[in-house]
Amino acid sequence: MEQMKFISASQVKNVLTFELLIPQMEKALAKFSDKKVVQPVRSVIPVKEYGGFFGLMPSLCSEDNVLATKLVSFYPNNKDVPTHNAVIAMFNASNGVPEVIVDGEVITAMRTAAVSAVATKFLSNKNPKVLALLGSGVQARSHYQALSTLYKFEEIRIWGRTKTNVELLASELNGIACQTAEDAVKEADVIVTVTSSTIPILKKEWVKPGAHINAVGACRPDWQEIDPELMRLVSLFVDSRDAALTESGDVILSKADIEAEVGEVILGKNGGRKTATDVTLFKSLGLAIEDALSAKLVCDLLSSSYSS
Ligand SMILES: NC(=O)C1=CN([C@@H]2O[C@H](COP(=O)(O)OP(=O)(O)OC[C@H]3O[C@@H](n4cnc5c(N)ncnc54)[C@H](O)[C@@H]3O)[C@@H](O)[C@H]2O)C=CC1
Ligand SMILES: O=C(O)C1=NCCCC1
Repeated sequence: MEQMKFISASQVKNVLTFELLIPQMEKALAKFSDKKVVQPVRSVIPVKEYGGFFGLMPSLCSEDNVLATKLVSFYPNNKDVPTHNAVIAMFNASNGVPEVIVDGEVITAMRTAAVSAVATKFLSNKNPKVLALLGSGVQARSHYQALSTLYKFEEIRIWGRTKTNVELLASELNGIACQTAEDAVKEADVIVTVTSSTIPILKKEWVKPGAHINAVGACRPDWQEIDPELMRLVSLFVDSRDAALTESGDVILSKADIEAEVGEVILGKNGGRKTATDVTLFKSLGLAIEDALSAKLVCDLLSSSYSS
């Protein structure tokens, strides 16, 4: 084997933009729902001693000649190192030879937010003005950046568990630090839940008619971020039906009906939002093909920057 190429987090950061990534994630979601992707539901090993999880996320998309797997760890209790760490191993789809390993930390942060931006584009009412972020970590920042690529928000309202983190993020984003989650979401057109909470943090009574919610945390079958009554009220969209019914405590425990995969909306197989007053909710779990196509985009951008 030749010496394996490695693409670092800073190389990813240097070339990847939301302008490029959002359309790529729209394609990834559509290909997934159009059955152009071979991808099992993620395998996850709990690392009980440390409250961590280790996930294996393989995918094949023959029409893009992409064969890859993300290996991701999620240790919500980490303090001095990131809570999510990952690598994406890319193989040559025609002969199975491993070619490159791409750092997955920045890709995980950016592709998750880019996917929520796509869901928001297809499901929210036009011209949302108030954005609420519940959570003040990595995904809160990347979601602000991705959504601000598509929309000019007049107000950013932020709530989180740790007051100092909320205040720091509010000052970075020129947003409003809220004392309660209710305060953050009650006027919001778009709500993003990006916490490591295992119990509901967003209640039905607080959400205004017509709002769109991107529910990004709670990736375990016994974890929830969303009040089950709210889950049953919303028009519910997911990235993958199989994953939602296997991994999402919000979906499984509430027994809420899934309206469609977002990919089906992109493909025109489902009409998405029905009325301006419906509350729509996108339950995101993260798809391996999002990582594979993001890593391919990074490799293509880097090789074109070397050759120019
Ligand atoms: N759907 C997807 O594709 C992905 C989902 N995620 C999930 O998104 C969530 C946020 O991830 P990151 O921002 O990277 O993590 P992070 O560790 O940077 O931030 C986590 C945030 O949750 C808050 N938090 C933790 N426990 C809480 C509790 N009990 N109640 C309220 N807030 C609490 C923390 O204070 C912090 O603001 C996590 O649940 C993570 O697993 C992450 C990557 C991909
Ligand atoms: O898709 C991912 O990557 C993740 N999803 C849920 C939480 C861990 C990382």
